[in-house]
Amino acid sequence: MAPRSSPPPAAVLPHPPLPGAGERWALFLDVDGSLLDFADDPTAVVVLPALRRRLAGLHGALDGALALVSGRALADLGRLFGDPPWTLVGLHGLERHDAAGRAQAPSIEPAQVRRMRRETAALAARLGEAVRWEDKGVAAALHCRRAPSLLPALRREAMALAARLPGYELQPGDMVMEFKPAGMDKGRAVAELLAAPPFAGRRPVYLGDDLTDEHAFAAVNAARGLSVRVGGRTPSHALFTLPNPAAVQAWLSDVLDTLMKGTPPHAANPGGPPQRRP
Ligand SMILES: O=P(O)(O)OC[C@H]1O[C@H](O[C@H]2O[C@H](CO)[C@@H](O)[C@H](O)[C@H]2O)[C@H](O)[C@@H](O)[C@@H]1O
Repeated sequence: MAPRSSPPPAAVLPHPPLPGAGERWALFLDVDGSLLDFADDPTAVVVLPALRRRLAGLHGALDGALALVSGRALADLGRLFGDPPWTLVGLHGLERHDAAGRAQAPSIEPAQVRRMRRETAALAARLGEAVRWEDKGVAAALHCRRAPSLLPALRREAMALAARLPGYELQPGDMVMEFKPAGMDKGRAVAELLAAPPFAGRRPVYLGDDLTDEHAFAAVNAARGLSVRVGGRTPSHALFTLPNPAAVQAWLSDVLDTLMKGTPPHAANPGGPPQRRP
């Protein structure tokens, strides 16, 4: 699904700032292409222990105001990140598991799901074995990273199929066309999270690399937050940029250091539970 408004023309974007003194951030992080480097297969991505430790540190330093906001299914996110205590948003906003353990799932007719699964799997088979069908339960993704030349055909066929599937909409992404239940996007998910603890009253900061993240950039800009595009995709609503996941990790490390400067040494425990700063 395309973002609701057109992004401004391409511009040279600055590096994002670090938190100012006394500034309270709510941090929202996209996963693939932002926190993690791409791999040919969705199951082949690697989450290094250093990244898990850094996220745990940020979760503590931000008093719990950390969320991963992904197109992956929630179960997949839990597997990759080891069932973390922070908020997880899956399927582009349709699935949610918050810090208090509350879960949210999409409601869609089982018959519509069965039809979507059957027809998307058949489309993948028709396009050849280089196209990978990713099973995401009520959603499905057709990937062509192993054969990028198939993208135009995949896009054309996926658009035609989506027009025939009730209850579903198409979410284009990086070498992928996804079918997801209609009516939700990452921008709405972020806006809803910002209305309640631990995110409410904080300045939203969102990092993402793909078309699906544009909804969240627009929502965060409307809330006077920081929108950070990872990579060079244009046009974009983002106001800042970082070149790649390695730069994201370095910047997150600086954010954590900056937040911890106000923390007494006994509370500087990156793997520990959330600690309130004085
Ligand atoms: O919102 P995200 O966290 O960025 O998730 C978007 C999709 O990411 C995954 O696909 C992408 O990463 C794969 C692994 O690197 C890569 O093979 C694929 O080409 C990319 O599109 C994931 O598999 C999807 O389910 C997510 O929706």
